[in-house]
Amino acid sequence: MLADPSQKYRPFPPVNLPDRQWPGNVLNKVPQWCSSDLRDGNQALAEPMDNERKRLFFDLLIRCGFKQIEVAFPSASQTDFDFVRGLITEKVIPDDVHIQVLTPSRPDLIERTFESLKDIPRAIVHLYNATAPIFRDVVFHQDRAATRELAVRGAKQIRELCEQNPQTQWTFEYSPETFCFTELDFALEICEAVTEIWQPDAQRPMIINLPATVEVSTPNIYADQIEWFCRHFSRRNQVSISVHPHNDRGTGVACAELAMLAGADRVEGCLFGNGERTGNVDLVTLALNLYTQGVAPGLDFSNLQGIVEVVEQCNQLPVHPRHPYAGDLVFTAFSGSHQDAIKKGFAAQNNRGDTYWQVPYLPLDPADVGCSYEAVIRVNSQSGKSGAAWLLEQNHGLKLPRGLQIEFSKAVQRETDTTGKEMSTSDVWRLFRQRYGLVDQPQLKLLSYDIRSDEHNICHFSARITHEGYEHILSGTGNGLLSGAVDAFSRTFDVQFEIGDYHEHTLGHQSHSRAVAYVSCQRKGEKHYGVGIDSDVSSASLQALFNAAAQFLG
Ligand SMILES: CC(=O)SCCNC(=O)CCNC(=O)[C@H](O)C(C)(C)COP(=O)(O)OP(=O)(O)OC[C@H]1O[C@@H](n2cnc3c(N)ncnc32)[C@H](O)[C@@H]1OP(=O)(O)O
Ligand SMILES: CC(C)C(=O)C(=O)O
Repeated sequence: MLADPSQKYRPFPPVNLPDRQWPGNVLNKVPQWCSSDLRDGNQALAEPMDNERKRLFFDLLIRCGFKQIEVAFPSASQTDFDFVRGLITEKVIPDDVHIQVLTPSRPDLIERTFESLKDIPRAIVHLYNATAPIFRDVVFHQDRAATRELAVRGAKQIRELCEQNPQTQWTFEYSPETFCFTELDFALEICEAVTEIWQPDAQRPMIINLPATVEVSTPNIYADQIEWFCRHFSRRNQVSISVHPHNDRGTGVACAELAMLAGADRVEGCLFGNGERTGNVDLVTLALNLYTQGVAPGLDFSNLQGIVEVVEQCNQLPVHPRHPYAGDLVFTAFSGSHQDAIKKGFAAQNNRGDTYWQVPYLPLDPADVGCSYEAVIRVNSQSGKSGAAWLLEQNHGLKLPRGLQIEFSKAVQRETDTTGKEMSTSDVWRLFRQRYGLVDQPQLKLLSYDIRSDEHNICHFSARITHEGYEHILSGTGNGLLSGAVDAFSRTFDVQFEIGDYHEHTLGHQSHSRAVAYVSCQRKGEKHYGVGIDSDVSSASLQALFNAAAQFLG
């Protein structure tokens, strides 16, 4: 890299719009969405989609609720041409859906485009030509007048062809390609000239699409350009203003959002941001960003993982694990303090009793896009006490007391530090069962017990247990079940200890469900936990006690 890049790269000049309005506006309106997956997305693929993949994608877009779909550049290839023909002849375009096709301003290519659209009930014909100085100079060798003339010629030809096919309800779209680095006055001039040809009204809808063909400035400048254009365009109320951001600076979504604030009515983009170079603006992110502000986006992403699978299959490109909303890892916390906040957040959410979603670190309820809560927390060496506790609660219904959470997290930490790997839910469950005695043959297994009170209210406890393969009868006294059991254990094994914590709860809501008990035992600075699960809460408590106390026996 250069020590002084200013000798090679120039900053983009700001727009002179001191009374700009967009910063004070609020995003509360849904734009018209147009998917360009089958055109701009498709032209960016190493292997463009064949008819079958295109149809799969088209059906997906319909299911998601898109009403405008740019399906092809019909004059580019036989595949694209045939795809459009297939949609029309097989009558698979729903009545409320407009398909859109792109054409350059070349007479032969416009002719071919119209051939592809024969007999279609309604369609958007999208004409483009690049307008920026570098394109005029280097690519087209044209001055402003010739560039305008190229657009006007194309618009005239399209108007004539539309008039020759009055059975179709036509919408005309014009894009001054490279708008974002075209002089604003020239972009305005060329759009006015093209609009003059088309003469839009309610019966002859028109879209002016102002693309950020290559993203070259900060999103506020794009917003200024859009607001400037909307304020200066003479027929603002007769056209839809559309934006088509790319993502070269990584701010395609921000560009689209600020452009909507600045007056755009419509957005063209692709699912998960596929498209030329760094991609087109991601329509899924845009729609779900609106959704998380309480605005129904008019697109249905309830089964987002299913959508990802189809898009990956069609594009033959992966969706990144950290892709907003859709990536495999975007609802997952590995780190301890995040897990702690999320676990507390879910508990508070369940108790709050209102409908509003407020869970730390999760801007969207994963369930709204069809994801389970399973992956919300995953455990590795960066995790804290809440991580493993969450997994045990979610998967096994255990609500560990705080002391046990802390104790168990140290065991988890030792294991993850040793392996350097993530612990799966089943790894965590295995470690927990081994450590706290939830195994078929714990060191000390309760077989049966008996408890009676005498006339002095003293409890006489006895139990049959196995220890190291031998059966023993334990007996002792106390003022309750557990103190009797502690006494019996101490007499049999000659170990003195006290009970620290005791907690129990049922596992599940039905009366026949099992109970879980958590007991800690301590002596001389040594403390151990045991856990017991049984349909009888007293048996669960006794087994938990024996599982804890057995650890004093080594
Ligand atoms: C930003 C965008 O996404 S724009 C859409 C881009 N998409 C595509 O290009 C995909 C489909 N394109 C194609 O298959 C081919 O480019 C075709 C079939 C359209 C044309 O192919 P070719 O005839 O071989 O032309 P080629 O693409 O090499 O060159 C473009 C020519 O058209 C001219 N041209 C480029 N854009 C336009 C336009 N919008 N209107 C009129 N002419 C144009 C160029 O100046 C160049 O002219 P020149 O050969 O006289 O210098
Ligand atoms: C044709 C236009 C809209 C385009 O794809 C772009 O500018 O990126």
